[in-house]
Amino acid sequence: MSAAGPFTAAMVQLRTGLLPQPSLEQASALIREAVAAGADYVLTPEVSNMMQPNRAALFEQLAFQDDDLSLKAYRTLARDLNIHLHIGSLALKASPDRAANRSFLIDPQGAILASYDKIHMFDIDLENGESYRESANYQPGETAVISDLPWGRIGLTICYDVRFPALYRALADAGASFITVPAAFTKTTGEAHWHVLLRARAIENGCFIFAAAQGGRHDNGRDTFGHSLIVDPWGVVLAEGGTEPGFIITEIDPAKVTKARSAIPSLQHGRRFGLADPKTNPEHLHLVRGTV
Ligand SMILES: O=C(O)CNC(=O)[C@H](CS)NC(=O)CCC(=O)C(=O)O
Repeated sequence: MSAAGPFTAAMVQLRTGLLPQPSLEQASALIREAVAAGADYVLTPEVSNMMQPNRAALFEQLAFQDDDLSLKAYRTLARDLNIHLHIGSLALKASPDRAANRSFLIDPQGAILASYDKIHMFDIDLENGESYRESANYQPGETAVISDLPWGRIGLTICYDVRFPALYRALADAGASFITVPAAFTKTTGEAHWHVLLRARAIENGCFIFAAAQGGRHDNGRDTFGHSLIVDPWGVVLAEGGTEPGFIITEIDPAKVTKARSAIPSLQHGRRFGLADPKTNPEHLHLVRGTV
């Protein structure tokens, strides 16, 4: 897709609680504020609807995609505000005993342009005793997803995915100018790795990185890192949040993608080493085209 733009992107930062309804109210108010400030495209964090570690309580609240009230409300909101609204992810029911961590890109008519299920599950044990088993409740996705915005192609990822650079290279090779990383990074790993990982994905692929974050002490007792970021294709941080709920906003010039990739053609040079070309591995890249 040829470069177009510029446009204005906003990252909404949240401190999501245990229940969907208050989360929806908090997020909707911030989305409206971001649009009042000029946003054409708004991204919210991972699990914008609830952060509930207790399995029984989680499944009590989970809905299937077709019945989910948050998704319905966000589709209406996108239409009311006439924006591209990207809900970083919602916890949804995928089957009677499994959840999905699913991202939704919604167009200004309220239609779902693309959805993506988080591929990499955060099953880790930190030295300080923090331990996470995302795969205990969630089933991982199996396909990478891209879609087309009026301003260029976008690739969808979620949180822990950021540690798997091959996914980002596949999305960039498939033409993504923007890659989204909605997150609920832990405070511990965020302090150590967040900026470096996001800037590296932007630099090595010559693309914008949009990262809307959860931040602060949540009702579930967890501390998330915050620091929502917008990084340009040269690795420059254009906007950064703190730890409080709010939003960051900046103008995005898609021409910067071409400039960065002309200066340092690492996408072209990478092919010399036989990196997987997604066009020859269609099973790994599900191409979702928008209506624009
Ligand atoms: O479980 C929930 O309530 C919401 N989901 C999350 O918080 C997810 C899975 S536990 N968090 C991450 O992927 C953090 C990754 C991270 O922090 C890193 O890669 O260092």
